[in-house]
Amino acid sequence: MSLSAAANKISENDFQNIGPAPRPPGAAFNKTQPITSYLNQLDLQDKRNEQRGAGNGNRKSGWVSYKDDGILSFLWQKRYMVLSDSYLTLYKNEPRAGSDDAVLQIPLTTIVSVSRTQLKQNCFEVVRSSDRNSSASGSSVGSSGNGSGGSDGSRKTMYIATKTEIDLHSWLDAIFAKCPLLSGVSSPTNFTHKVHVGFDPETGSFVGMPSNWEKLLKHSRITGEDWNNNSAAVIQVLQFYQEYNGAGTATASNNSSTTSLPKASINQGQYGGQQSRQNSHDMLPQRKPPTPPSVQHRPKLQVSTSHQNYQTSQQSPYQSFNNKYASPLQNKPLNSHLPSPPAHKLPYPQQVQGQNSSQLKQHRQNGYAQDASRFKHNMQNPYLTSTPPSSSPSSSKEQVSQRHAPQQRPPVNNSPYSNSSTPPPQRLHPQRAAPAVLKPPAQPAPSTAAAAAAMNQSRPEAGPKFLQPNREAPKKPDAHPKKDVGVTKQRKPTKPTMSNAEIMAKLKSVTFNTDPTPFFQMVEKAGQGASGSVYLAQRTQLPDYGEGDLNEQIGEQHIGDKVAIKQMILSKQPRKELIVNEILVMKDSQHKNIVNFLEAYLKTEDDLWVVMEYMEGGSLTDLIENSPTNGSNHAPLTEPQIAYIVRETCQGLKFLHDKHIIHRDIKSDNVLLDHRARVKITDFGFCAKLTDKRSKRATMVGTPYWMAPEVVKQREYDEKVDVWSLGIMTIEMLEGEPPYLNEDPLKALYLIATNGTPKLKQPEVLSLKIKRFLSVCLCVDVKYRASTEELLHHSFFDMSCDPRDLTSLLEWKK
Ligand SMILES: Nc1ncnc2c1ncn2[C@@H]1O[C@H](COP(=O)(O)OP(=O)(O)OP(=O)(O)O)[C@@H](O)[C@H]1O
Repeated sequence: MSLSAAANKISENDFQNIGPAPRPPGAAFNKTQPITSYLNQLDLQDKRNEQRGAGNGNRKSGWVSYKDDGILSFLWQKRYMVLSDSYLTLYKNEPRAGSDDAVLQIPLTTIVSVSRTQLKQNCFEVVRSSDRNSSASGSSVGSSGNGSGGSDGSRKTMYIATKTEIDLHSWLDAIFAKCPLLSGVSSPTNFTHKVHVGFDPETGSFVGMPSNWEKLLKHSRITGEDWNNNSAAVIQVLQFYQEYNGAGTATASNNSSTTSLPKASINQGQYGGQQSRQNSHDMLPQRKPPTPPSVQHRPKLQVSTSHQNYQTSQQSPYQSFNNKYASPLQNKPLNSHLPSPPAHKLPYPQQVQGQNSSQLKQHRQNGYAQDASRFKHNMQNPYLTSTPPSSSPSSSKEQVSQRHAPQQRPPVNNSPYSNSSTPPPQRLHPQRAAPAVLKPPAQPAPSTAAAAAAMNQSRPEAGPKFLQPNREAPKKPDAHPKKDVGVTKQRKPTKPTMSNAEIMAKLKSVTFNTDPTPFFQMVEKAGQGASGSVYLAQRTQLPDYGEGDLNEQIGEQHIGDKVAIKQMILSKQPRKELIVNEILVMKDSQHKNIVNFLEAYLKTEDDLWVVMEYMEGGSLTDLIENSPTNGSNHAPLTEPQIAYIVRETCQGLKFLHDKHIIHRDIKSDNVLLDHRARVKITDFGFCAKLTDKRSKRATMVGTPYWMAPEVVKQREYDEKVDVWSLGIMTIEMLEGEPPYLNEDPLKALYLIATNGTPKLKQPEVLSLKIKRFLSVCLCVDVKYRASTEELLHHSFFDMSCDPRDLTSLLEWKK
């Protein structure tokens, strides 16, 4: 098959739908108030019913607020409750003659306990036995009664809140009077029952939640305070996190894969010196020992909202682009009193004295204690204000985090980080090497056994499900039928937009159907991705493919050229369409800042080789982690080096954006450098094409730590999500890692959604230019976030160094 057939420009149709857009959360869900406040909006009580007596043989009825403990039942719902002689029934509306919209009907014979609870004001719980063989012939109506409840075993609990205390007593008395399994005398109602809304600070755990969510929350270190601050955001991130990753899939992420080189010959002689590095690459991408944590005082940078940043501006966002962020400093030049750090060594207090690399590694793996309360919203400018941290950690709300306090780290006095003597509990931690990538639900891969056998070589095993940065199929959404409770919008399972056959046909149209083994000599493994391994190879032959585009492409290649070959086993790809995506984008994106696609081969129906230009320098992540200054008190890269790399990346992005393509996974892992420090973007599997008809996207893809808030919040988004990620990548070069990396991905999502612009660790050592630059990249309000076009005019890029000034950073490869 000739490539010529596939040489057409990319059209929208070439982009596979990699998942349905999540429906935006409902209006109630968008509210960022504690769950308790929803109740206050309800008219809880039909006043008329307050007058009715209890246990007098009459029906008692009235409006209440209701919640059961079934899955996804987080919100209180307004219900009309009727207590008759035989049933306690909840209706959506006040029942009228002939109408019956009961949502739950509980035979009184099944009610085993009724007691007051402090779940919320004027609240009581009704526990019923769901054992159909019990004395009662239970009959439930609606979803709440069909087993979705999460109570232990055969018991289900529902919560009822009334508007007034008097009404509460009246209901309790009435129910007690009518339920045969109760004593007929109500329990005392004026005691304190320690049950808390959503989060029990005593046990440190969430209550009343589905256990899988509770587990996720526990691992994520989302705290009760987070919950109280923004319960809606917690539910929101839980919801889509579960949808994309599957609940309860959290596992340690440190698996290695066992990948052997392909059968093609390996020139050990020439490249033997690389063997040890190659071995290290045989693992799933593991990053280096962690950035040494700081235990120094950190200036606290205030988080802002973009609204505040711009509200005084009379100019259009980019008329004022260059001075907008200057104004606060003009009033108060924060850094003017500070000596300018030498450009090549920005001081960063990241070193823990005496911490060796294994400790650091352990530190990375064990994670960090943290206090989510440190992330306080306020209305200061994000990167232009530098407020020294409070030296007193006494206020829990103001307390500086222990993010960089490893469990084994000896206590360091004189530090706001050192006051915790309690080691944080063990939990799952994101690995820098393998940040969780949230990608849309995927079809399960077909059986791989036959294909693997045919390959006659070992292949990377599926990595851990939770944190693998890959295209592995996330777990299917919870099989439980979800109730729409006005909060959660259920995502329908993804329907593949193309059949396997169609995908294969598309793939064949952009690849050669021939065995490329004779054309290349495999040299060494260059890297391991989730979808396959990348090898350094040398061209040994220039095949004659006949007429067509191929000759054009091959014509530019020479025997002896180094190339990168990414090998993928198709049957192991849960999302083959992503690979088609990647090839199509790369083919049509010949640009100096985009990794050049050369050709692709479908060696067998199952074995795909994608040939690209070889980027000797490795990824920007490698560069950061191997920087001589990483782990010291200095930023891994200097500002001029950063300016150069970001400018080059931005050029590549602008090229894509001009074609209305969003990359959607910009991060240091996806920026590669060659031996001359040329900078190129790679990994186009998650690109999306915007069109006139579809100028926005909503599918959540990417890697949590780099995700823009609008993606996390499941709002519609456009190319500017890449600009946000570019800003986060800039922080990686300054601080060694993206914000919240040491947080569980779920918590990171929560923090992105609620904190907005992240804080810098040490803004006072940074130039005004880079802070301005970050401000316009990391602007929560997309309107005011810069486009790539605008960024390219930013004065930050004036300080870009010559690429030769990066060669020292590439030394580690040699
Ligand atoms: N063109 C290239 N030249 C040199 N090394 C490369 C090239 N492409 C990838 N690599 C190396 O291989 C590693 C894996 O690349 P790959 O694109 O497969 O990773 P990934 O994005 O993590 O996975 P995937 O795309 O399969 O989800 C990279 O981190 C990089 O070190």
